[in-house]
Amino acid sequence: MNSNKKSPSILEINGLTVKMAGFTLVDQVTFNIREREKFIIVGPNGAGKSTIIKAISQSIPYSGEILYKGEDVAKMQKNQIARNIGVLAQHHSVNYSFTVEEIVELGRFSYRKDKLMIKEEKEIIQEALEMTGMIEKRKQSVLTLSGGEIQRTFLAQLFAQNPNILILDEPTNYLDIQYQEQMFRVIEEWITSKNKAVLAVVHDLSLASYFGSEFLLMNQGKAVSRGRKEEVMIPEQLNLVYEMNVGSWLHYLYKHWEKYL
Ligand SMILES: Nc1ncnc2c1ncn2[C@@H]1O[C@H](COP(=O)(O)OP(=O)(O)OP(=O)(O)O)[C@@H](O)[C@H]1O
Repeated sequence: MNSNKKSPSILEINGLTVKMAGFTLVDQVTFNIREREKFIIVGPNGAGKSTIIKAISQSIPYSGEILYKGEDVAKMQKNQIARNIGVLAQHHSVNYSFTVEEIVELGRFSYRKDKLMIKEEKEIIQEALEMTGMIEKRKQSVLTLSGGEIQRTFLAQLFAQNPNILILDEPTNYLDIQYQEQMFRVIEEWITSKNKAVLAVVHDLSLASYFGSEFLLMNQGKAVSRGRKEEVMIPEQLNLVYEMNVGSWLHYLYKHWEKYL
């Protein structure tokens, strides 16, 4: 099912199940993400997408296996997890008057005892701020940022953290169209140049199919289909899950632009 069978596996999820308050939020979900893959999870509200991310980041109890390069994530040290798996949450709590730069510096926390890394610290933070277009706002308090700027600040923190797999829950939340395009381009360059991978939950089906290399379609806690664009991002699969004619709605939305292309 994976395009790149020779690439080593980065993240392997086997039979992931999450139960809470008597409900099964995620039911026996299995998938595998390899180096350089852009693995996208799509599905309607409440399908269990964010719950999968919460389980990967070890913030909720689960059963089944989550393996990072063959190692059980549940048994890894927090520092080790932070250096390898970086998570961009759907919402960010910004209650303290940190500057943008200070928030980005927190991404380096797991490297604080590593002298070699400390030497390069400033360059890494500078690069992360540049990649996300936040360099000019580096001294500004996060309490004064717009929604999109907050999103870009936390994305910069993730780049500074430099994990091997980026886990992004709705990364284009709050981003204007220019930054949506730029963000996917930056992530694409970053994963291909460094043999990394990304797992992203994306609601916009056009953005998802443009960006993704592998897909997982979720509904009511279950994996409905998994595979390449031609297998998952097709009307036969999507219409059933979203209970509407997805293709004709998207075509209707974009029709306005046809005359300008
Ligand atoms: N602690 C809980 N107790 C009971 N139900 C919960 C709990 N936490 C989450 N849920 C339910 O689990 C389901 C899956 O939630 P989840 O946030 O994973 O959905 P999602 O696919 O990310 O949705 P969205 O697209 O709206 O972000 C939802 O119906 C939610 O109401």
